[in-house]
Amino acid sequence: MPLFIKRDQIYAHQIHLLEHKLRSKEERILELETENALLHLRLAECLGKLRRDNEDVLQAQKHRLHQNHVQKYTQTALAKLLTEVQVLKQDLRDVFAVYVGFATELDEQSREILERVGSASPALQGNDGELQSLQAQVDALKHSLQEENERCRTERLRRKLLHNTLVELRGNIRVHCRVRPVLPFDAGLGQLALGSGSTLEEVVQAVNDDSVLVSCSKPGTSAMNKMFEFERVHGPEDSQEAVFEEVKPLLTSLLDGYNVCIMAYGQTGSGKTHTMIGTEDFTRPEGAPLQGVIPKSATELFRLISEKPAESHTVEVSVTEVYNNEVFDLLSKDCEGVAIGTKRDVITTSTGTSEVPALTHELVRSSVEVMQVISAVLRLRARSPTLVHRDSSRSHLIVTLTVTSKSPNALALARRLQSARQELQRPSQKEWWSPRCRRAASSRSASPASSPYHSPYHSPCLSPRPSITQAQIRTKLQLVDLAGSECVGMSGVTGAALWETSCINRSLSALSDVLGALAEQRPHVPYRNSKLTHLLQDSIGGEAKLLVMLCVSPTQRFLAESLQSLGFGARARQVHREPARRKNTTLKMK
Ligand SMILES: Nc1ncnc2c1ncn2[C@@H]1O[C@H](COP(=O)(O)OP(=O)(O)OP(=O)(O)O)[C@@H](O)[C@H]1O
Repeated sequence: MPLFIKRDQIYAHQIHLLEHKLRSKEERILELETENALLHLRLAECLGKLRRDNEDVLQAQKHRLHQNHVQKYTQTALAKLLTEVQVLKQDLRDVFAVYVGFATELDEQSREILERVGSASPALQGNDGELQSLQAQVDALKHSLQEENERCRTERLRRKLLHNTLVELRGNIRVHCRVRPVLPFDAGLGQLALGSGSTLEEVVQAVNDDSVLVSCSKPGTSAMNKMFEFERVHGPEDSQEAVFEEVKPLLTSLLDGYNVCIMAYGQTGSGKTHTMIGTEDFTRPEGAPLQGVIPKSATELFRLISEKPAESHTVEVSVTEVYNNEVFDLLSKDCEGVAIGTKRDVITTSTGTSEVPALTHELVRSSVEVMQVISAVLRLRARSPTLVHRDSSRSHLIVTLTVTSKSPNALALARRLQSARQELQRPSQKEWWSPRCRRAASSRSASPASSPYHSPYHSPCLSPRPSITQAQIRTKLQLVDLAGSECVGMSGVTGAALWETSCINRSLSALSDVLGALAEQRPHVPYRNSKLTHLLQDSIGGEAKLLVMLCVSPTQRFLAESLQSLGFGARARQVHREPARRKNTTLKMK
């Protein structure tokens, strides 16, 4: 075997050795790294454990500290509580001592009273007879008081009847007054009432069934009371039914041959439309209790008619409105049959009565029909909101029911009337053939015989011997819902509404002037100063039985207006007119 070894082989061998060493080193490094990792892991575990242990210790220490604190706090609170309990105990002891004191006192007093009762009872037994006689006296007094009350009531009724007869004889205007309840809007739609609580104070009161008491008080002056008397006074609690009950007797007069007029007067928002119309749902029977005078009058009229089957009656209705001093016929229709409200004139006829030519009348057969006709045109009535009343009527509404009655009674009455008039009014032969009479006769023959406005007895010229075939009486029931007077400052109206207000106030003051002239029996009564008074001339001036329904607001806010309305009512009662006259009987002649 050769002794020398090639250098390459030596190098290769060395490299191999080195590689081997390197591998073993690397393995060692790997081992050490694994070991290191294991050690790290263990260290982390240890650290974690140590931290957890530390936290537990810390928590335990915190808990201990908290407990110490709570303990200390509880001890302080307990000490405080104990002190309070001590104080309460002391208080209780004091209260108990007072109670015991009271109880002892009460005990003593009751014993004393019992002793007194004990000593008084024999004396009382002795006075038994006296007591009985006293009781008898009391009973007798009670009885006589009852009798007095009854007498007073009868006397009151008698007085009322006498008063009514007097009213009838003197032709006075009847005045009823209705004080409405305080309503939410009294608190003030306008700014004027804001902040003034006194404005809601009730200063107008119905004190009994014929008197109204007004308490007038001004700041800084002593209160002054004013009393007004009317034929009937209704308070805020009175229903529509109660108000109508007092109006009802007038309707009987209508079929007895009298004209009747019922007129609601009062300031804006005082309840005129409520009283006259009531609920506008008047075509339905369930609304009946809330209906006002107009629907109730229609119902009553047809009820009265049904009670007289021997007579034949026809009823016609017309509805007029006086707006801005113009008269409108609310039942007039355009060519398509739509109600339009046409302007009409008021004239004075040759007989001195007022009349609206071409006024539309609709024939009605029941109260339901009357209300259907009225409700269909009520929407045409001028209304607008003001600061005092959200739904203020800006016009005077006049519903007229004309009743034509044909009856055996009317025939008998007509015959009597005819012979009496023939005696009084028969014209001489010369007069009869005078041109004036001939004109009158020819104009009569040109008009329909049944026309209410062309009675042959309205003319001084009579047919010498008329033969009567039928007699009829036409009477009118006028139901008037006046527009309300208003103070412009309060109602806050401007523009067109201001003009409306001025027209309303002017027509109402014309009405007042007419009453003034009638009360003073002046020769000239200024009916023609306004369309309203001209239209209502017959009713106001004595041809009709007239009832004014005064509507009044009860609160301090409207005191001035309420006093004005009550003053108007008082003045109306002073008017002595000609007693109401029966309507002339119209005859149909062959
Ligand atoms: N007696 C009453 N009971 C209950 N509410 C009433 C009464 N009177 C009036 N009212 C109510 O008061 C309000 C005003 O009444 P109403 O419309 O009748 O006033 P008015 O006098 O007709 O006013 P205007 O003249 O401005 O038209 C209405 O809402 C009405 O329902």
